[in-house]
Amino acid sequence: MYNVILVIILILVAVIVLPPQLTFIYWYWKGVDTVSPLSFLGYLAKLIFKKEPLFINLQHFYHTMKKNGKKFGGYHLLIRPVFVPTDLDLIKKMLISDFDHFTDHIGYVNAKDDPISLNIFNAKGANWHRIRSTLSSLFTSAKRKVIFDTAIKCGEDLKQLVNKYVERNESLDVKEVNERFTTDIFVSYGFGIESIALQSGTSECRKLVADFAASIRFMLIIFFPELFSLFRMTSYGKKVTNFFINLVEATAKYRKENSIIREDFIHRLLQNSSDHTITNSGVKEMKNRGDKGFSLNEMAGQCFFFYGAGYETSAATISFTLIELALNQGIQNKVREEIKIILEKHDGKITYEAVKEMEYLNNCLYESMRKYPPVHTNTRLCTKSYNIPNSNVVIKKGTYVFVPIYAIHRDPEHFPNPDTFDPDRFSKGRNNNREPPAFMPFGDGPRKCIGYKFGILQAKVALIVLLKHFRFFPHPDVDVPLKFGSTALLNTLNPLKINVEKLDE
Ligand code: HEM
Repeated sequence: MYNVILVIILILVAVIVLPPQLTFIYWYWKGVDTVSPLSFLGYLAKLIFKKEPLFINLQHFYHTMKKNGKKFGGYHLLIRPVFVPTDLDLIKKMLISDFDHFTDHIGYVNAKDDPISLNIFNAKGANWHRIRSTLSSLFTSAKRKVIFDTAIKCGEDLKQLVNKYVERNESLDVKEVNERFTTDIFVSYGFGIESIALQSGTSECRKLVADFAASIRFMLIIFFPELFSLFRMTSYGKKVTNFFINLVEATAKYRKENSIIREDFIHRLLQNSSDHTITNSGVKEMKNRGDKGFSLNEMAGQCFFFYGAGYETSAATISFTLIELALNQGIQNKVREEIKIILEKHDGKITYEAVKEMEYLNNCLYESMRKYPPVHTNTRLCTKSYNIPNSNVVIKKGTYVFVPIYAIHRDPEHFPNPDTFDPDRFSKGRNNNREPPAFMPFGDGPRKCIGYKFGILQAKVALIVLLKHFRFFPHPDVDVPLKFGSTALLNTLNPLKINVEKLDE
């Protein structure tokens, strides 16, 4: 019996107490400031018992480093050392001018056991470049107009749905409603499928991806990809994998058999696939393009990732903006007034040009992404050893890098009174003074979010439709300030409820 207790104690010591000591020593020898192993243990206790999200701990770490006058620090994830830059010039260098040292995201690729891991986010080096350059044409201004038309159509369904809540005298779960909206847009623009998430509340696509995103698996893949390699696990689960493979296969077959040409996301993939091509008369099989084109698994991987990356981030942005507008009625009135005046100039229609003119709406959206960046932590992998400028520190190839977006966005040095929602921070005169940019909700450099204009566009359409027809009020159940959970994307612990009232037309 005593032996068993002794073994348990030794295992606990090995798992809990030792890792922080090892990373502490690692950073100490490198001459990089870190925090004491005790703080890391304290953090572990908070993570487990108080459920403090990782990005909040990273925020404490960021301020500790800055208080000590450091431009970077050595953080850790259990036994893994993580380099955290805190200085904006250094971050800019790492993401932009010295990008060739940090070309990859942290991510796991296993073509054999995990087909949809072959997606753009996980892709490395030259392979990433091939995928990125093939798919960037999906977001040209001509394509954005198609996305805009789709968003307008879905905006009508969004209005109908919110109307139903008003008629039933029910409060809205804004995140849920907005995720249905962004799902319908992507599924329609991306896959050419009439999605009815807004009308019916169900979408297999959203359910599968949402279940995955909320799972512990999602965090594990990002932070410990080796575990998946070692045990040859499918990071995304069989259901998600099969869903996206079937989606691509069935769409290609249907379009081939019915000579359908529809210039959407799947079209672009098929156009560049290893065994298909598209002519004026439709999709054709083609046997000899070989490795240059996308395989079926790669196409499924892109569908999965683009949908996953786009629907939740954009819905979160719309939702956090609405919550702040509900809490700040003066700002809500001001943005609604702007929408009214500009739409009147455009015959009451929500046109692409009208949306571009709405400066204050833009500022509200930016301020919401500043205060609540949906991607709270950006990651990079050091792909070529890097000598930190003006120092003797060299970070080794293979080191993880975390860019603490949330901490930077809430840093009073860059954004005075950071907890105040103040859209005027982004008004032209004031915004121009901030160099280098501290605002980076979409990351930066060659690997910056490929869909950011799409994300902004759909968020603006949703906000215009909603603010034109409804007024929003805070719901008593919503925590103010908001409380966040330990999820890979910024998410509140409790549902984001909001009260709504219909405006006279
Ligand atoms: C408000 C909405 C959005 C936010 C805040 C957001 C944020 C981000 C961030 C922070 C990154 C990492 C960038 C970096 O590493 O520097 C990223 C990457 C990415 N995002 Fe977005 N995103 C949004 C919307 C979208 C949409 C609508 C799509 C597609 C339809 C999309 C597709 C992607 C893809 C494919 C990547 C990986 C790019 C690569 O590795 O080359 N995102 N996003």
